[in-house]
Amino acid sequence: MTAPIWLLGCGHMGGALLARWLAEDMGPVAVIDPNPRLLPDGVEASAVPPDGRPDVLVLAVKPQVWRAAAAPLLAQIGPMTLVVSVMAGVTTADLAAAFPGAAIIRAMPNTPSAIGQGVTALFTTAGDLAEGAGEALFSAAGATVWLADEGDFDAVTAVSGSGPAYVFAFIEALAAAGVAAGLAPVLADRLARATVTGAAALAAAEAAVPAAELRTRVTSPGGTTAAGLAVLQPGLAPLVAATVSAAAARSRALG
Ligand SMILES: NC(=O)c1ccc[n+]([C@@H]2O[C@H](COP(=O)([O-])OP(=O)(O)OC[C@H]3O[C@@H](n4cnc5c(N)ncnc54)[C@H](O)[C@@H]3O)[C@@H](O)[C@H]2O)c1
Ligand code: PRO
Repeated sequence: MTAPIWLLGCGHMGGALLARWLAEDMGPVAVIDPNPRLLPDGVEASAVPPDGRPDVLVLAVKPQVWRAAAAPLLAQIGPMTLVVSVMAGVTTADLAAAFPGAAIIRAMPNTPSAIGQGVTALFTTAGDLAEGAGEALFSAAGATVWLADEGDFDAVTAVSGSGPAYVFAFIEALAAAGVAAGLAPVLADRLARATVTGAAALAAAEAAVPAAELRTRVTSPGGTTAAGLAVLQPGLAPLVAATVSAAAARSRALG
């Protein structure tokens, strides 16, 4: 008997989601990937699709290769299959054209999903049953947000899909600055990681408090933080705006 969920592409994103589905006993999952990058322990992958038909097909290959990757299993996908894409830029119209009659969900998760701390934006016009299935799949990996407008995906991808990379880049920069200020690299890395994770946890715990207020609570008038922010803040907002704009433009181009 075929597994109810097929995962096409088990790399950084597909592997993160698979880890959560296994942890939440949502399997069995058939993994289709000739060269899986992130296969959880005890799971096997196949280069070719299994026999039969899945209830759910999750597309987690790169947007540039999805049509070729999906070609071998197109005949096995029909109106009873829910097709879920996590691919940047690929629209539900593209997916509906490739999988005629199937229910389609478009989703944009992020890699903290691997530890159940992701956030996934979702969109479907396929109705309540599809929404329920999408909610179950992605709430296993963290928070979910349903979009009313598919057009929001480019900006969502640029903010929360790519966003973890911006935060990791900030950790790298903070640690490098610590080394430049005289700290040993191991100490600077430890301080930078713990500061970002601690600040993020505080922002989550104090969800009702604006981020600007949390910032003010660190900033003594005439103190060290004020001196640092006077350098950081004027450039930060335009830099982040340009960053998100470039990522959103790339999402549109991938589509
Ligand atoms: N990495 C992220 O943070 C992230 C976040 C949200 C969405 N996404 C989306 O997830 C998708 C995958 O991204 P990723 O970062 O996991 O990439 P990845 O390179 O880590 O994984 C892609 C996987 O696809 C496999 N693959 C390639 N050709 C295949 C084929 N013909 N058949 C089956 N599998 C094949 C590769 O072997 C690899 O394991 C992309 O569409 C991306 O837009 C990624
Ligand atoms: N990673 C994918 C990319 O960089 C999509 C969001 C995060 O294209």
